[in-house]
Amino acid sequence: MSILLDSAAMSSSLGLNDNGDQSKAIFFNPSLLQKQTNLPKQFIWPNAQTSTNHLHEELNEPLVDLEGFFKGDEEATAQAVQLIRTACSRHGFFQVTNHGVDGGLIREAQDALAAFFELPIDEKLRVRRKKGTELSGYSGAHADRFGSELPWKETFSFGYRFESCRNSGGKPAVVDYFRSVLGQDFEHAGQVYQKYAEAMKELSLTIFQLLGISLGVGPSEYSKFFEDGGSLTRYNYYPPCKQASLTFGTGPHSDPPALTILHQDQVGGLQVFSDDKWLTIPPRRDALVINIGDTFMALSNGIYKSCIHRAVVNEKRERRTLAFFVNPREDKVVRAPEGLVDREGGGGGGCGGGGGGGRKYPDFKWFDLLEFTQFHYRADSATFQSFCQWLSSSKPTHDF
Ligand SMILES: C=C1C[C@]23C[C@H]1CC[C@H]2[C@]1(C)CCC[C@@](C)(C(=O)O)[C@H]1[C@@H]3C(=O)O
Ligand SMILES: O=C(O)CCC(=O)C(=O)O
Ligand SMILES: [Fe+2]
Repeated sequence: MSILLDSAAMSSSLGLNDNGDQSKAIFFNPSLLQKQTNLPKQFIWPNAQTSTNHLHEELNEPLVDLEGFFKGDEEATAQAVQLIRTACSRHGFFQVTNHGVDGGLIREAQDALAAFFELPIDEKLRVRRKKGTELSGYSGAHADRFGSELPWKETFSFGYRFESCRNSGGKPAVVDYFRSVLGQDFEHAGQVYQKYAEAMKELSLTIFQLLGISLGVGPSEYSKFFEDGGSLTRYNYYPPCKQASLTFGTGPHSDPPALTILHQDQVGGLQVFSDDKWLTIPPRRDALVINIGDTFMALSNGIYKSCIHRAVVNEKRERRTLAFFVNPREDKVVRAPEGLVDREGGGGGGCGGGGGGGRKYPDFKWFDLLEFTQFHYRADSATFQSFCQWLSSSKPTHDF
């Protein structure tokens, strides 16, 4: 148990109070554990081994080419809209090409934080995220938050507001965050992620226009709603794992925000649960993966699905993904447009939503859903239905 002793010593050397959380953050660190043959039981997910982790059936959806939309080509736009409508009615996932985000910037964004995850654990823990609704910073397997079913990943996250993308001093907020939190060595990374977040914001507003057209409520219904929204960029680093089939990089869940734009490297591992089976989302070099989150499922009155998905890990290869999560301004009321209230929802696909007429969900604010996932409920496959019950009972479902 030398690691435990080291971790206690490490905790005190870090000036961390040596409560269990901090020692766990060191002990249950995937980078440090990746050479171990036996996975600590905290990383074992009961239903992982029974799942068809290594299936190779792919989600067979055509790519959505955005070039025609950007050029104002009506026929190409109608084609893209139809593909989006079909995908979002079924499982909420589609891949976009000719999305307007520079390929070189994406490559830089994939590489710029790689060096961070190779830092010694004590340096990574100096920028660890704190419990609460501020999700920025480093996390190792969420070992300070959860006691079991730990995800085999390390993450680094930062926020970016769509309107005031400069901090109070007028500096670009992401550049300032990286400089102040990670220091001079990551100054360039801050500039890369500032540009990346700005490009992701523009793409997300384009996607909201297409979603509005596809639902028949018009291009600006959602894009205007999110103009003053916010986002969380999360870099997921999944080290190789000797017992990959016993754990998950990210366990089964739906995303609580409205929209996720994910870039994945060529290793593969993202799977979506659709029509009662797990299907792999194939990595495509020039594409970005888009998925609907719980908040947009509510804004579509359940016509579109926020689907359960997960990330499996690899015995031999590390995997890296960059997720951009979009949320409305924290205090805005999330409520589907009137025109969708008496529309028949699709139903099926195991992703919630669907059913007959009327409003399917209570009004809520993003801050409430975020608070729910950070203080009362670990986001999983049933987050949103639990949240709706919690809202009506206005007490936590369970703490973790
Ligand atoms: C609102 C959020 C909570 C999570 C980060 C954002 C959007 C995705 C959520 C998450 C990734 C879903 C899977 C479980 C989770 C705990 C994780 O693995 O990180 C979730 C995030 C979180 O609670 O930090
Ligand atoms: O890394 C992946 O492939 C998916 C991660 C994910 O679903 C998430 O972070 O919400
Ligand atoms: Fe997700």
